[in-house]
Amino acid sequence: MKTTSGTARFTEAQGKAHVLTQALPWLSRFHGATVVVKFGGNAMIDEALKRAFAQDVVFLRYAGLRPVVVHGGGPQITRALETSGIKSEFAGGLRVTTDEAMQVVRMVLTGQVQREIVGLINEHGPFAIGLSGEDANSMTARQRHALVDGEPVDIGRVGDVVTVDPQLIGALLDDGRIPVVSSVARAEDGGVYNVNADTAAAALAVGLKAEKLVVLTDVEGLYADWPASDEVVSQLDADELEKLLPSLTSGMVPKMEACLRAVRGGVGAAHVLDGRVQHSLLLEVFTDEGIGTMVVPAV
Ligand SMILES: Nc1ncnc2c1ncn2[C@@H]1O[C@H](COP(=O)(O)OP(=O)(O)O)[C@@H](O)[C@H]1O
Ligand SMILES: CC(=O)N[C@@H](CCC(=O)OP(=O)(O)O)C(=O)O
Repeated sequence: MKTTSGTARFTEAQGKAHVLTQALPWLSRFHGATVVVKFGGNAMIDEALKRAFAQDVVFLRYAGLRPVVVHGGGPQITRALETSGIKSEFAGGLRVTTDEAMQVVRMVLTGQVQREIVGLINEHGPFAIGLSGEDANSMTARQRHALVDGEPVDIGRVGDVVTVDPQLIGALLDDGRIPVVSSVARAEDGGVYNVNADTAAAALAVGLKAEKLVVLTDVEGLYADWPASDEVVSQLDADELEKLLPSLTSGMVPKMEACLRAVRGGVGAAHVLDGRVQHSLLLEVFTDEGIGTMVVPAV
């Protein structure tokens, strides 16, 4: 026989009820809304976090939202390139991608990272379907240069998304599925391009008319004075972000450019959250406490 205090159980149950009722306005507000969630390679640091991420995405789906996952895999690509003895470097936050490196990028993103996320989500039911921009030409890209000290630099097979065809992903969402998209895009010349996953997520969020873009990474948000201080910018609008962009460095450049592109393209808000915190996605969508950095359209 097990016994507990009735009062203690009641208090604990009331706490849970409070959390659920706090979610009610957000459940109502986001019912039927498309939310693009970018899961960064640096946020995929351990099994528990990956499983918690999969749970959160499935939770969103059961709560009536239409989640689309766009995943990264930068550290995983770097490791695979090292194993293959292929030199790997970044310029302006983007990977310099030779034709040889492109084959590795595509294999790691679509063949490894995407498969793993699909598997974790599908432990909860037949939801996830993996694809890349190549599938049904969902994303086409054109070569882009990196900006280094204000000068454009040729970084090989790196693309920027020029068109998004929302038909395939829209049909999957209508069918109750969770698309898991790798950031490889169809090139207009028939080949493929390596697209930064933040860029791909923003382009898809705009193309799918998403309500929100949520970017999960390995920092708490945008630090105001990185690396000198860990004070996080909690909210800024598109005009403020545009002014700040030239001062940003490394991985934050494509990430904040993506947030700007999303809100300028009609997405209601873009968030950068700490993916190392379990369930940060649920906290952002369903609680009153804003976490991380939120970018909103200019007033
Ligand atoms: N102002 C800043 N605020 C926060 N992080 C910054 C800033 N500037 C540069 N960074 C770097 O950007 C990294 C996140 O980008 P990235 O490594 O590309 O992550 P992901 O794999 O999630 O896309 C952080 O770990 C940090 O090292
Ligand atoms: C052009 C470019 O830089 N592409 C990225 C694509 C993966 C990515 O963006 O992964 P994260 O989100 O984990 O950084 C790369 O090759 O690393």
